[in-house]
Amino acid sequence: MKKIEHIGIAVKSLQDSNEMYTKLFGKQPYKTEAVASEAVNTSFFEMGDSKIELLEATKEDSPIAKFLEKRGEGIHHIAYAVDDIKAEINRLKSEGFTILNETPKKGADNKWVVFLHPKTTGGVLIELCQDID
Ligand SMILES: CC[C@H](C(=O)O)C(=O)SCCNC(=O)CCNC(=O)[C@H](O)C(C)(C)COP(=O)(O)OP(=O)(O)OC[C@H]1O[C@@H](n2cnc3c(N)ncnc32)[C@H](O)[C@@H]1OP(=O)(O)O
Ligand SMILES: [Co+2]
Repeated sequence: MKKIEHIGIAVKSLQDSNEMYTKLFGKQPYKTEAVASEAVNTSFFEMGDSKIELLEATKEDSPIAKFLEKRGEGIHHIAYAVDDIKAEINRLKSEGFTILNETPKKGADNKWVVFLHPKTTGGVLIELCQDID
């Protein structure tokens, strides 16, 4: 794992949270993007060589909706950048981690992504991201 690619934060309203984080950071998000497969709308703020990703649910069965219902707004996941996501899947499986989607799926910001079950990572939802060439 090369670096923290982004920190994902679950929010109720992307518009309200974009406004708050724009005040907090003193800059606008560089993009907003819907990811229908995850039933989320996202926005991204650059933070050094990492990013803050805000996530709003677009459906009741979105993972973000379930998280908000259970825990309210807050840090949802940490994403790490990897060079070879398939090699990382195999390595992490051999280390005993549970991969939630063994086939990488298309995430936001032009990435292939996989997630590790928080039960096997000390209670922190982990996402791995590889740039889509
Ligand atoms: C891909 C687009 C974008 C990107 O960056 O490109 C994204 O990041 S999309 C982000 C949203 N998508 C996901 O999170 C996909 C992976 N997540 C899942 O598959 C589920 O949310 C899962 C399996 C983590 C939890 O599923 P669910 O909520 O249905 O089950 P439970 O509520 O029973 O949770 C099981 C267990 O895990 C704990 N939990 C749930 N969410 C989190 C979390 N975000 N961080 C830490 N722990 C979490 C939950 O509390 C349960 O533990 P327990 O001790 O039994 O309470
Ligand atoms: Co993410």
